[in-house]
Amino acid sequence: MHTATKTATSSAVRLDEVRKTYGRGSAAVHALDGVSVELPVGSFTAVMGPSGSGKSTLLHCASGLDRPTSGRVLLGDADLAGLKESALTKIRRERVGFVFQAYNLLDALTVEQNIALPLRLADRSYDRRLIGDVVRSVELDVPLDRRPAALSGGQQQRVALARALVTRPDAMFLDEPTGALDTRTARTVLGVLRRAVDRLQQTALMVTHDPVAASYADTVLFLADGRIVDQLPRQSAERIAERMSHLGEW
Ligand SMILES: Nc1ncnc2c1ncn2[C@@H]1O[C@H](COP(=O)(O)OP(=O)(O)OP(=O)(O)O)[C@@H](O)[C@H]1O
Repeated sequence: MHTATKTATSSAVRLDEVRKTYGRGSAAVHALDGVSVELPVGSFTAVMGPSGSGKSTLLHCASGLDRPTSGRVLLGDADLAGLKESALTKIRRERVGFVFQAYNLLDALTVEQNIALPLRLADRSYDRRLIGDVVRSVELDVPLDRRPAALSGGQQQRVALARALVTRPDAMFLDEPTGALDTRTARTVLGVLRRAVDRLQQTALMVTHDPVAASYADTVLFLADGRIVDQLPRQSAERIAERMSHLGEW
């Protein structure tokens, strides 16, 4: 079982010189071109960059959804490079939480069953108190026996957040989590995410195009052509947008 207490000094995720190349020879695309980054436990990091800069590839390599061509990825104490597919699947299931733009909830299951799904897949026992805790942490106030389709977009994304947090993962990976929401709902969900990350001391890595979303993060990484070209500590949406608009000039 992985409910390890998290120490303030260790890193939850670490990438050393990660490269990911698609194709070969003159057709080769260097989606990641030597990325090194460390996410401290309890930190919230946003990744921004132009289309094709490698944001999704970074998220996929850091979370074990994909393997780098070279370099090292450490998730907690696990070195993902050396793992067989079955071990990697187990780690993704038990030690990583995912949230995508499309909420990816199962409508055949109730809200409670959706949230508990990662625990059931990991054969972990749980009680309603655990589910109640995570539901409160995402400030979700709906009957838990509802089907997801009966909920608003913002509520569905809170269910997805709860599902990602329920195992208390080493790291949570979010790909455009507010991309399908209107501006007001997006801000509410980002506030919920920020508070949940703080309360639970979770580590989160979020890919986004939206400077407002990135303004909720402790650190904003800027990618261009597969490299981290800059990073900023927590920043207003205006300053982040400004940096984005000058990305090619660095
Ligand atoms: N499976 C693949 N096969 C070949 N090339 C790929 C593959 N996946 C990504 N790429 C290429 O790698 C580069 C980085 O892609 P990636 O999807 O990581 O960028 P991104 O910053 O997430 O883009 P977007 O903001 O448009 O989602 C792009 O040039 C893309 O075309």
